[in-house]
Amino acid sequence: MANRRPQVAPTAGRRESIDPLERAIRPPANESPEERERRLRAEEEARRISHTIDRMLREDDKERRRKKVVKILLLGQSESGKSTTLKQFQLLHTPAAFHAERLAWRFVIYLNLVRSIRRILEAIAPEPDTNGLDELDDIDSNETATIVIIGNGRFSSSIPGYENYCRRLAPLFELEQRLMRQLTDPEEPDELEATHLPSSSSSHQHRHPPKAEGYGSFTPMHRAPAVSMSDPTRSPPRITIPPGMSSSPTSPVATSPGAEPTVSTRKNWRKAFALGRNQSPKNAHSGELHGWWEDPHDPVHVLNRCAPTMSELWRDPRVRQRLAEKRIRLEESSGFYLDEIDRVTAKMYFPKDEDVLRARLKTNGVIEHVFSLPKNNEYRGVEWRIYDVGGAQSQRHAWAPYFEDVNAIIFLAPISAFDQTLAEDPTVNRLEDSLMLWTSVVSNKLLAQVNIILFLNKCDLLKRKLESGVRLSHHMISYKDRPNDYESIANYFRRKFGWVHHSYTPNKARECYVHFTSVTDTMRTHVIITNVRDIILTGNLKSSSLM
Ligand SMILES: Nc1nc2c(ncn2[C@@H]2O[C@H](COP(=O)(O)OP(=O)(O)OP(=O)(O)O)[C@@H](O)[C@H]2O)c(=O)[nH]1
Ligand SMILES: [Mg+2]
Repeated sequence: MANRRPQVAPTAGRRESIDPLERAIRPPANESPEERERRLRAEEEARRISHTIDRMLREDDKERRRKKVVKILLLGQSESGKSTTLKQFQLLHTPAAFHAERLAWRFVIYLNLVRSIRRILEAIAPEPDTNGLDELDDIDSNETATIVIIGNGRFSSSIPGYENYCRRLAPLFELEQRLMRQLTDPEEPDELEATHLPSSSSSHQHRHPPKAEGYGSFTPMHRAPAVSMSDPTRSPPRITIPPGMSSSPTSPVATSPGAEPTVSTRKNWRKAFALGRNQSPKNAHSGELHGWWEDPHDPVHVLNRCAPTMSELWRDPRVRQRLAEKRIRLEESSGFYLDEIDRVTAKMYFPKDEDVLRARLKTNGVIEHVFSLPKNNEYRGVEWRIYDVGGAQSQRHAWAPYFEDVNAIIFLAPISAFDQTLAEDPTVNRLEDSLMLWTSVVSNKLLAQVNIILFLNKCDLLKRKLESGVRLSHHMISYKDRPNDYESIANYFRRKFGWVHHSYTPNKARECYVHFTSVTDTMRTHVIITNVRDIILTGNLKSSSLM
């Protein structure tokens, strides 16, 4: 075999015994005392810097090894407040990213407002004369944005000026179609796309759930064990389902098939809205875009022109009366902006944090949000992954794969919804559905070691609903003649959900942490989130030696 070692050329004369580097850094032979002192000082400084770098590298290495992941899953029915809770996590931990997205939410807010106007027009539409029903079969109920005026006196109890309102507000529904088209990616299957603002670099979306061998599909909620307050063997409490509030099939404003528009978004839906297409200059101080109001195609112009009619409609006492008669409470859905029409439709409208928290965009699929705590926090080094799932019935099959390795579940139950039905199934009472879901989650053996935190949510709406005279016992017979005040009812729900956990949990040692929440309330929710974070870290993580 050939010898591959490099051949060293023999040096002429004396053999060099010092290696070249040593020779290069050797002090000069004729060094003066001052030069020597300078050199020694420089060497000392170099040594100090080298030690500092070594120490930093060692700490960095330790930090990387210490880095652990905490996974939190947000569960609950559709509109329970999961995405709003996720927004609060973002606002608390990555406020810069949250603020950077505010402008894109403007379009969702516009859609929400237009949707509320549509619901009002549906509600005040003349009721059909049953004799004319046959002729109405021609109306395409899938048409989402066309206003179909059907006159000829076939309707009764019309609100005066109804047709006039429809005509003046018609541009809004063209705008609605346009915004929906921009939000929807025609190449993406609707069910797989998350209808949520894609977040900053710290977050990303999962189109496909992670594989979780052996998990199978999540227990169908309606086959959950029976629920009862006092006796586990008894059947679930009877909850009367109020008549559906869906609009009349003969409504002059033709509606989409669902109770709310299902809007799918592109991966980067800010791009879909082409912010900056109009070459809007950036603000020199904040770096934020401004000047969109100078773009004649910006949706704000249509809204701005329709604003006086929208306000007139919303303030019309006959309209309010009709909404009350039909038990339509727009504040429970996207009605929040109706009280703020002038502000929201102003040409230079810039959404506030609160506006973004109120913006409703249904989640399809699962959203993952990742963040770390700041360096000065005692729990730094832990990476947090929060998963926000779609809560509609058709979305729940996607939950189970995320049960693997989850450290905590935050379950949201909107307790104000005791008199409402599911948008996707008007035969199912929302509270009953929440209880069924809760039972399925707490009884799940795969989740036996997982921390469970219950948010009894929408307490602000519950208070308002009770103050307006709605009685729980009319919708939940088991409540009987107990007091109808907020304290009594909130505590009743706490006991009920608590009892379900106590009765069905496979892990009797597990504590269930319950919070009364209104997750649109930033200050209170941030206190609760911090508290939840500590519970997860001190309880769960200690036991799994993550700390
Ligand atoms: N007033 C009030 N509104 C709330 C509260 N929690 C959520 N909302 C509003 O209810 C609507 C629905 O909330 P989301 O967070 O989108 O509901 P979700 O659970 O993510 O629903 P899906 O994505 O369909 O599963 C939004 O407009 C929220 O602003 C609350 O505590 N009080
Ligand atoms: Mg959501």
